[in-house]
Amino acid sequence: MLRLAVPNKGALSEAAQLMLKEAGYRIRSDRRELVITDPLNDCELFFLRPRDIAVYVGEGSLDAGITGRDMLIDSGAPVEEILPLGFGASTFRFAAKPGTAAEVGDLNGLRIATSYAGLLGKYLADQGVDARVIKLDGAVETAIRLGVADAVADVVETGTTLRNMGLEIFGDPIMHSEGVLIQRSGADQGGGLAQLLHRLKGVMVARDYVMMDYDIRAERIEEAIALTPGMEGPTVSPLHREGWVAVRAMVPRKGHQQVMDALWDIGARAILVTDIYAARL
Ligand SMILES: Nc1ncnc2c1ncn2[C@@H]1O[C@H](COP(=O)(O)OP(=O)(O)OP(=O)(O)O)[C@@H](O)[C@H]1O
Ligand SMILES: O=P(O)(O)OC[C@H]1O[C@H](OP(=O)(O)OP(=O)(O)O)[C@H](O)[C@@H]1O
Ligand SMILES: [Mg+2]
Repeated sequence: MLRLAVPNKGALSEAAQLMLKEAGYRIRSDRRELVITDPLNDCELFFLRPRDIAVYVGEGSLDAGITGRDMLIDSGAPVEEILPLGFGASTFRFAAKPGTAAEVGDLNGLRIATSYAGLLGKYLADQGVDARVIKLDGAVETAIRLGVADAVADVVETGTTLRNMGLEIFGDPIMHSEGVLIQRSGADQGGGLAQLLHRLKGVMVARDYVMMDYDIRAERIEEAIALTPGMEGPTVSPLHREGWVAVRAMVPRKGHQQVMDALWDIGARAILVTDIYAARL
């Protein structure tokens, strides 16, 4: 049986559950359920704090989990990222009152508040910066206003929280994060985990691609294929119309309108785009 950890709250929780649902797994119907079984998929889902997930997986108590890349690094647990999931994107950055610092080197001797002390500590050591790390649980931006810290290192998504506190980002991004699937470092991928991986990749394909169908004169097929090469080559079938063929190909969702324009310009007609409900490649 596959034992999987899922964030029970926070920025990654909804998106992680939606993705599992689209991959055909059972999800909980009540926020107070902490463990559910999914007999159809021979799987047990554990709803845990995202910060704790790398710890459980690193201890080997659970086979896999969904968490943030930043939390994985912060935990220092013996876990590895096996699949980036394309949601929950954020950057981890320094910020302070304007004029405090322009780059990471200016942090020598200053106090930096963060809830990611492990991640920050590693980064400062790598950069050879000697600063004092003040570990807080959350809302770290307030620490500057209250005189507890000179700078913060925190998750930034839109930057609204920082702006509201009159703080400015400085220095290079410490890291780019997103939701990731993790396993214990070097562990064997059993059948259940291999199936989960395969299905999650399918969900991402279904989200990132559309199916495009169109008709075109047979003599323009090479130009058309150059525009819609598909995954392993498009399907080309005869049309019940002399000199025409029907083409079906997967096309990246991003930019598909431009592809439709270009197809139209080379004479394609009846160009139809449909969502992909599920995929397994
Ligand atoms: N706008 C956002 N705010 C916070 N975290 C975000 C955001 N967008 C994505 N994330 C990601 O979500 C994860 C943080 O999740 P969460 O907010 O549940 O943690 P937390 O803030 O430590 O928990 P809590 O709010 O319960 O203290 C990180 O991996 C982070 O990169
Ligand atoms: O760039 P933004 O879009 O403003 O998002 C980033 C903010 O969101 C997170 O806080 P969260 O709501 O998780 O509260 P917390 O600090 O108590 O964890 C994070 O710690 C930042 O404060
Ligand atoms: Mg939070």
